[in-house]
Amino acid sequence: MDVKENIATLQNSTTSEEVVVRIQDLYKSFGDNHVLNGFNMMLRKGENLVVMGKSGSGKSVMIKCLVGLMTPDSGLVEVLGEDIASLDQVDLDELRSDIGFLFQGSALYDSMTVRENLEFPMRRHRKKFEGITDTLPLVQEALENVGLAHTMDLMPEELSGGMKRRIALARAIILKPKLILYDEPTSGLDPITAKEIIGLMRSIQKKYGTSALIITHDVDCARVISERMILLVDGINYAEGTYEELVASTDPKINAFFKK
Ligand SMILES: Nc1ncnc2c1ncn2[C@@H]1O[C@H](COP(=O)(O)OP(=O)(O)OP(=O)(O)O)[C@@H](O)[C@H]1O
Repeated sequence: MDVKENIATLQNSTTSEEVVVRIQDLYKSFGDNHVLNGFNMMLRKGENLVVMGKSGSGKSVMIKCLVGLMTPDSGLVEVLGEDIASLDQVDLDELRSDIGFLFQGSALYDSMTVRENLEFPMRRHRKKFEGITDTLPLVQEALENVGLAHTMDLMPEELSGGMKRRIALARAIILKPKLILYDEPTSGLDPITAKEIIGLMRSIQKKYGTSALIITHDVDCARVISERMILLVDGINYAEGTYEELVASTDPKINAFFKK
């Protein structure tokens, strides 16, 4: 089945309540640089979907369009049932309170303790926490999920790279998001620590039933974490399938992703 048929089948067999993200015919250019040329994607409830693409292929542009940080030239972007193009800033902020982010390189605030780092998104999205005066139990729960409850009063500089990534993961889940966006969750980590992070991503998904969109270059991460992968090539979803399906392909553009 080719990509277009695959997506059509998926869209026809998926009810709107099951759809967490729907991207249809997304186009984005910067001058002559045509980055997205009709990209399509669908993420369903409880699913882990990986998008792989070489550097500069448009993965970040796609994510920015998805969270309303960038306006596409054309195309539909629907997140948690909302058409992003129709939302004002207040609605966008509210929608973002249901989305957790794990940025490349953790992105903790160096001048804040671990606890303050975790409280930051709670302060930003006060409305979601209306009535909650004591943040401690939530911070503790999030840290326990990543096995780092004892680090609450430490500063980021006192943590290893792997610990920072785990704290960033705790921060991503503190809002109890419906969707988590992972940008290169294992980059810069040694294989053992990367495996730990992948294990935590899986256990969080199991515990909270969150859906995840994962952008990665790490084929091992993609293979372990995702049920389905999309290869972003030439601005489109060039290929889509399970790891096993894609790795068995004879198409050179697909093969390029899996060469060691
Ligand atoms: N604001 C912008 N203005 C102009 N060009 C941009 C802008 N943002 C992205 N681009 C261009 O869009 C293309 C895709 O960039 P993007 O950051 O999405 O790549 P990527 O797939 O995320 O790469 P990487 O894996 O290296 O992070 C690049 O050619 C980049 O220069």
